[in-house]
Amino acid sequence: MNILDKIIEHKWTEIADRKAAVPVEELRRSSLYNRPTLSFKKYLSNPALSGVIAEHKRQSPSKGVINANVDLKQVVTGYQAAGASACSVLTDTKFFGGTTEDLLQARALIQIPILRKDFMVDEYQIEEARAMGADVILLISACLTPQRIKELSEYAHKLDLEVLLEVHNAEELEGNLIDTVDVIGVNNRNLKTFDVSIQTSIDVAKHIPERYIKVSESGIDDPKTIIELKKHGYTGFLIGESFMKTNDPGAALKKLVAESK
Ligand SMILES: O=C(O)c1ccccc1NCC(=O)[C@H](O)[C@H](O)COP(=O)(O)O
Repeated sequence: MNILDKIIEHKWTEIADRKAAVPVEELRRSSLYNRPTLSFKKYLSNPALSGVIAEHKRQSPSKGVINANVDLKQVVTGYQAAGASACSVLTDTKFFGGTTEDLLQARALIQIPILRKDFMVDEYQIEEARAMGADVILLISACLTPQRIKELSEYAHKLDLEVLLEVHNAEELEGNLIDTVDVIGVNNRNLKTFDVSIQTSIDVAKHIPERYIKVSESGIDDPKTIIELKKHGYTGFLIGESFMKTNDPGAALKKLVAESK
């Protein structure tokens, strides 16, 4: 069983527990549930912003603890001040040390779109994302059929949430180039081996139709990589670890952006 299989297996147990603890009707009564959402696509297309989706990430299966003493307020306000186009907040607890509370806190502190970074397999999690104050959800092609991607992305749109579809290769795009997918992300991290190769983004770029904003995800830590990815049509960059391992993630983002112009 690879790490993605393990995470998804655990997700189903977690979802059953969460549904029992907080019925969907209660989520729909929460104060953030009906807030006007921010368009991820619009922010990613704004040339005044960096194109970086800056991630709040305490730990990961591949790297273990990245930053144990993280101050969420410093991180997310620092990201926004440094020109992040959006913020990604991990809400998975078992594997990434994130929480619902992290996203709620981030929502209260920043005014750019927030990606609920989790492993979404059930409509209930989309309802949760809405109630947390997220603007966009992640759907991972490697763990969903095209039919489920259609259903979940349509559900997200009904709740005014946008959808970032994550793929690892051209095959995972098949059947998924649909109107309810807003942005396509190519993950450079092989989830079986944890190897990271920017070549993955370069190889998949030519298979993504022009109409989609392209995001390169994982393992980006230097300006040269961003400059190279831009040549292949990438305008979005999902970056976590290289910022989070520093004492000042916002300053690290500012430096990377300045050096990759
Ligand atoms: O980061 C991991 O180890 C990981 C393992 C299994 C599934 C997903 C994983 N990461 C999720 C991500 O997509 C990254 O957090 C994101 O792309 C940022 O990557 P990085 O800049 O390398 O922290």
